[in-house]
Amino acid sequence: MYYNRFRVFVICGPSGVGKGTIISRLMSDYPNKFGFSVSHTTRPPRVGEQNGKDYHFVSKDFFKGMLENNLFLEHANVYDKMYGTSFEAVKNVLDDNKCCILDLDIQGTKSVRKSTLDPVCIFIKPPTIQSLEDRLLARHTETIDEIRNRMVKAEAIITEAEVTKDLFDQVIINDDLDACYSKFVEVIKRYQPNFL
Ligand SMILES: Nc1ncnc2c1ncn2[C@@H]1O[C@H](COP(=O)(O)OP(=O)(O)OP(=O)(O)O)[C@@H](O)[C@H]1O
Repeated sequence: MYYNRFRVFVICGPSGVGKGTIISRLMSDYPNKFGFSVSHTTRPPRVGEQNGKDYHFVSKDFFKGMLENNLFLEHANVYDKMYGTSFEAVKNVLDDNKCCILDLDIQGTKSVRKSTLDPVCIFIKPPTIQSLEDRLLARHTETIDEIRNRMVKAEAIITEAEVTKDLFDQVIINDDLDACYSKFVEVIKRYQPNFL
């Protein structure tokens, strides 16, 4: 749909695995190279999150209106809250001559894989399920019940990623953050040569 020489990179993985941390670091190391497609969500902002920068925080009715008008490239209902990537959000990044980073769940990754965007899909895996729980507990952004719910989903996501291997161009284990980040940058260099 949008043809230019900049690629779309999808980062997928269970909640708490470090996707946001990796993206923030990438944006900070290469400020003018990447654009983070700003998703719409009906979940409330976390402390420090900015509307229009981290997410477009919208009401359920507004989100439904966008759905009815087919404005989403992909959308999902996660923990009872709606999330979606609009076509416009991706187009804005590519039109700005930047690679586009999308932080998506498995369903979203499948939708984008089926699209004409020809994405590079990267799965971030925790070294162990326990480490994932420890990270979420240390982040202090969810209740214990929410964390339990995320742990159940995490196991399902990791299994699904293993059985749908072709969905991902690369799987990276986030054990040591620096090592994981370096591998992530290497993958970008491989798929977008002479870029970084
Ligand atoms: N390799 C690592 N070792 C230890 N802690 C880590 C590592 N990578 C990230 N973290 C920490 O784990 C927590 C979760 O990371 P982050 O918020 O980036 O996860 P996420 O995948 O974006 O989660 P969500 O999908 O829920 O937004 C953060 O507090 C982060 O600092």
